[in-house]
Amino acid sequence: MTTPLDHIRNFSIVAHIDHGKSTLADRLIQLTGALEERDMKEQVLDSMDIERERGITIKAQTVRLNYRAKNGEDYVLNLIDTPGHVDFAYEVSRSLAACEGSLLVVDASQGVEAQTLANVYQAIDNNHEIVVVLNKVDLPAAEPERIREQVEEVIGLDASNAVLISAKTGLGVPDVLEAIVHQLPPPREGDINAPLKAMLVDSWYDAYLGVIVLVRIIDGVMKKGQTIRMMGTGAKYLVERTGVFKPARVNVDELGPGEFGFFTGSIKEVADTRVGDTITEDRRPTAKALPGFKPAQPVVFCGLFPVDAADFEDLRAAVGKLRLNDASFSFEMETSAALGFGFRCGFLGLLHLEIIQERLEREFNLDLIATAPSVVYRMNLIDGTVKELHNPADMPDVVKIASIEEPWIRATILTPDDYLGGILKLCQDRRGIQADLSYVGKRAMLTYDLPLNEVVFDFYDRLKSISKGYASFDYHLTDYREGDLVKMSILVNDEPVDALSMLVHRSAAEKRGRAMCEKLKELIPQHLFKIPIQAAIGGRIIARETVSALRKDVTAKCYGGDVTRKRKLLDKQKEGKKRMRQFGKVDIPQEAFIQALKMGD
Ligand SMILES: Nc1nc2c(ncn2[C@@H]2O[C@H](COP(=O)(O)OP(=O)(O)OP(=O)(O)O)[C@@H](O)[C@H]2O)c(=O)[nH]1
Repeated sequence: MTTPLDHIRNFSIVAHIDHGKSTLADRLIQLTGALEERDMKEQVLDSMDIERERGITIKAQTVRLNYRAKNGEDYVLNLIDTPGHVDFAYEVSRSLAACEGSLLVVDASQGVEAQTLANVYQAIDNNHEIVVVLNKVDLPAAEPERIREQVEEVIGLDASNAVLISAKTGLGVPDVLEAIVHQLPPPREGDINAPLKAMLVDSWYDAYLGVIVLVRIIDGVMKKGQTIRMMGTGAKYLVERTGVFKPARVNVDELGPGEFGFFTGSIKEVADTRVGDTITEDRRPTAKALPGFKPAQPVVFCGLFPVDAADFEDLRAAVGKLRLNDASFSFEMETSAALGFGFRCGFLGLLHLEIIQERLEREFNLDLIATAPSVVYRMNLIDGTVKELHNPADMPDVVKIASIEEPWIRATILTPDDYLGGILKLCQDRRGIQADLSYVGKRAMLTYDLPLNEVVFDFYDRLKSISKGYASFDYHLTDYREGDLVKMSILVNDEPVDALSMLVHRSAAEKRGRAMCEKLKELIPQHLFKIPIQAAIGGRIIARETVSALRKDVTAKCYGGDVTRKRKLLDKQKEGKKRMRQFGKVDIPQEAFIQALKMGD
């Protein structure tokens, strides 16, 4: 039996990172009895290990909660969890498009932050009703009244009904459930007798069930045995199972209008299911498809190569498997003179890159080398053609290039006043153009236009360290602008290491070249010979360092008969070697590739 529309509430929780979204979600799950106390692990929604360890939410999840309200009526509340990090803004937007309301969680000791703004504006764009939740009122530093005013002033939301809670202690959380029922609207449309019309919200690969597709039903019913059609791709599948997450997977007979749930069928790959597509019944299709979403565009690319060339096939299988689960991750084969066979991979941002690399290494047991991350440049060639450059190694001959354009972003940074000077300098050093500076209470709100190229490496780390972690940051891509960019090559022992070459602004080339050479000098171990490290633009050397020669060998101290000790040392050395890559005669450790790019200012 399906639930009547007016007893359904579909909502997401939007918040700045660490303001307590996952903790609140856990509480809501616990209060509605969806989980036994003993099953309640902290942050049940963050299911991947890496999410749990890093304390961030990557993939959007949903949970169905059954709630008996104070008025005695039974409601179905579908909580759609959204990721908080900027790299995953796309996942946020598609989750929001599938529901009618949001809880805006704001830390009552911190107030509005950059991602609070970015996320709540997205919710407003999606016509959401919004319940303001002021969290962490248990903290001595909490100032709910002040933050309530701030929410009204800065965001322009009515916060007079704001719910004051501590997600940690549970204080006030029951009021959140009542607010969901009374302040958020039920699904706006939905006709159970109309032809099936459902939105494909998400899909992922499950080792037992194959591809699981998360849907929001608009009209009609979805049930086992139906042949459904994806209106965008035209693909047809037989529905084998329908169900919901509570948060454990539970099968149900059918899904009706306004409901969230999943289905499985004989779908081979996540790529066959396009997020935002409209699903209908093949026999009795709906007349009009839903508007759909723009697919996520990778903005950062880098090469991933196995440390051991023999692992290439394993890497191929692993990236293929990951892609099954994450359609925003793209890859194509690449060969590098220095690194051999690997893949050029596209990511939504740096965090996404790190997470994928970590998953490949951890879940698939691979040793990888990641090359310098690069944004997508546009090359306007003299013959009038335009070429997109994902890899600095593929840069056309400079004489053929009329101009180069690079992507720019609009960044919003909120920071306590004390750190404003340092942050202005950072933005200025990164070729930023200030668009606005205003105040949110005692904090400065900076709006800057910046080249993405200057942000991908370590901007976020730098911002955090300058502001002791207090500044918050959010950005979106705006446009492409022409820039005076040059290709900088790095030579180790007189051989160019293509994996370390990058495009830089001419004005920053020398400084960056010097910093990279210095960093590499620290990272490349001594060898039996001297190793020059150079940075060059075209044929011109702009920086140089030298790793001096090593004299002793590791076993020199083990004279005499202690064979086991000798072997141990040699094994250890071999182990170390495994994580290195040979360039000509030089071993470069894996971490050098990323470390060399993270330099201080
Ligand atoms: N004192 C106090 N701490 C809280 C409260 N709610 C959450 N926290 C803590 O704040 C930190 C962040 O909470 P999370 O729930 O992980 O934050 P989040 O917004 O879900 O973060 P992401 O999922 O990474 O976006 C955790 O250490 C929580 O224990 C609260 O009401 N009071």
